[in-house]
Amino acid sequence: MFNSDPVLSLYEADIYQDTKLVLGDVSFDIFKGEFVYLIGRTGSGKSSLLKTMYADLWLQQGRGKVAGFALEKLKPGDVPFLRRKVGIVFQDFQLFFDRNVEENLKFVLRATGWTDKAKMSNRISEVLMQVGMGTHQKRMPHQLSGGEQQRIVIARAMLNEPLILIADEPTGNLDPGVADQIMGVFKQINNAGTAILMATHNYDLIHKFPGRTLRCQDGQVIELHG
Ligand SMILES: Nc1ncnc2c1ncn2[C@@H]1O[C@H](COP(=O)(O)OP(=O)(O)OP(=O)(O)O)[C@@H](O)[C@H]1O
Repeated sequence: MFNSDPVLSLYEADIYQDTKLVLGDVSFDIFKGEFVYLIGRTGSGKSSLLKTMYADLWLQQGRGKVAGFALEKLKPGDVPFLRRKVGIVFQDFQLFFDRNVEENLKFVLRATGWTDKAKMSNRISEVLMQVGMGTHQKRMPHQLSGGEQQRIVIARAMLNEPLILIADEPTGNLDPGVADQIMGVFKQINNAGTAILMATHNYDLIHKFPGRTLRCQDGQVIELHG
């Protein structure tokens, strides 16, 4: 079915950290299948903006919609359901180090309501294949390189078939060559239809993999052209 509604939109939104206004009057849309970079200096508000999108910060002023959820009307009980439709990837890999890859992924499936063992097993195989880690199910996180761990984190974010992946500096802890490979994984996921919003300081990546770019600057979000 063709659906032209944005998967993520903000309209005249103010982004606060506590009582401090970080970004004011923010409006933009992201549509299905778009790849969007979010850039800006340290402290310019990138993480705060992303946190608002996955309801780690409440939207106090203006309107927002993410994967069909109206941010300004969101109740605490809605947050887990919003997060099922939004995959989140951070700079720090945040796997459980006391369990293997399969158990890490199964934990998320159980926590998001999956019960059928065969379906869980199939889905885990699918997402691991998607990130090129199909043979790594039984590995413990400490047996994986940083890049491999980040691939598992991306697989984990894909488990519930999110409409959009939100990534905050996902290559920040990786060597340049490995960062390129991780970008390749994001691009492949994006080509399959998942929108991506990625905060990054890595301008080399943007040059290598050009995309729509938003910049946090002087308390505003501006669209860069050309
Ligand atoms: N938990 C918090 N409480 C209060 N203020 C915060 C909090 N987190 C961030 N801030 C402030 O909000 C502003 C924006 O920070 P934010 O982390 O969103 O920037 P950023 O662009 O993501 O920076 P970086 O590139 O360093 O990650 C900064 O002035 C920061 O000091």
